[in-house]
Amino acid sequence: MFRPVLASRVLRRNAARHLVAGTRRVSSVSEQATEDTAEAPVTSAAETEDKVLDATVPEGKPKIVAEVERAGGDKYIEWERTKITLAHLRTMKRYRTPISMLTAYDYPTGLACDASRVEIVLVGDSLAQVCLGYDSTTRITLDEMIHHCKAVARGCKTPFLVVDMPFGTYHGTPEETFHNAVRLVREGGAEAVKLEGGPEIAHHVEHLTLAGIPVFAHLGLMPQRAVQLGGYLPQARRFHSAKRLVEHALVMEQAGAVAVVLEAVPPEVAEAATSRLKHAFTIGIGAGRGTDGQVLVWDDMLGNSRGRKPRFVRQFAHLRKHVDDGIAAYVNAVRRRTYPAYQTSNMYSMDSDQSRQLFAEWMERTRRGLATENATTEGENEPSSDLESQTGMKARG
Ligand SMILES: Nc1nc(=O)c2c([nH]1)NC[C@@H]1CN(c3ccc(C(=O)N[C@@H](CCC(=O)O)C(=O)O)cc3)CN21
Ligand SMILES: CC(C)C(=O)C(=O)O
Repeated sequence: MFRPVLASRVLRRNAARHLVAGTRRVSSVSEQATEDTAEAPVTSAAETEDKVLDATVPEGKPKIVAEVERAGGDKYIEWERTKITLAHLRTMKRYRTPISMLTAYDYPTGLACDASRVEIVLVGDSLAQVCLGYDSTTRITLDEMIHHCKAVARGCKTPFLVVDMPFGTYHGTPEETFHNAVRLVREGGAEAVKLEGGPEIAHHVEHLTLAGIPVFAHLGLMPQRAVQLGGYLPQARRFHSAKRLVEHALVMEQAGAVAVVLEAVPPEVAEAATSRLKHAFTIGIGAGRGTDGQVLVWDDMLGNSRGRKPRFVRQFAHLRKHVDDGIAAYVNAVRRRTYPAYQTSNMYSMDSDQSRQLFAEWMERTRRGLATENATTEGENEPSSDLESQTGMKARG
């Protein structure tokens, strides 16, 4: 419960620096006017106009420390950046504070998510296409997913960590599914697993849930079924398929799913599913603003991917341009010998003036091809090459 106390400048500054935040929806999604576009300009993370309405004495977990009103009238809750748990996520749903989820694929992307205010990190099987160059997510193996999940988990301690169960690893018996999920949790370090599908996999969701592994369900466009769907096509656009999507979401919740990812469905359908679910929160991708949270692929969101992007993608940065420009500048500097610069601070020096002197003299003596000379005044018994030191062989010459 919110218990208002004094809203101070100090708190406001702290809130900006240390706390997680999301936007509290105040109007229904369909009432909101502006539309996101794929070509929208880079969006700044800094929202400096926020006003703290009231700070709250934290009660239990999560520690809500402030209720903030944004310039436009929206509200969101703020709390200390501590380990995100399902309790945090359910609280965010309750306070209508949007949940941010982002994919990560390795240690550095995991670290970056950890240092951010992202609540959920997904080791998505999109890594098959994004990181490994496969043409489909159906190519990736359980071992490959575990390999990447481990790396993400090493860097990402604070957000809630979810991993995709790859194609074919949750279609045998529920016991086999559990065995595979356990590997993702035990070896990979995941806290929850995500499965694409509806009622046909509900018994797997139930089995995992009863065994203590939280499950995210994934409905709408299911990339592992792209061949069957005839491509990466939007779903639930007709009356019957829209109705079915809402029903499937409810079935997944009944089976124990803690969350439902809704991909490439009309906003009103995603909003309907969100409103009907009592416990599970929804995370949308190409599903409008009516879901409890949003997810995007790392490389899409940061402008690091090449080729055509799904229409729901917004680039919040342009990494690829930075990468391309950086590589071009490096090659240019090498060609022009401006890298490395002639500076003692970025080079290794000879260990003494004497060594430098002896070396210069030796170079002078052997200048005209007199390399046969073997009379050195110092270090005569030292190996003269790495090869020699390792093998005891005498270098020829
Ligand atoms: N980089 C990346 N981003 C993703 O969001 C993503 C992946 N990879 N790989 C796994 C799945 C595949 N996803 C996709 C892929 C393509 C479209 C897409 O291009 N959709 C078209 C409509 C379909 C068509 O015309 O073929 C669109 O206009 O959005 C959508 C989702 C989402 N996932
Ligand atoms: C796009 C998200 C939802 C996903 O499933 C993935 O990254 O594989």
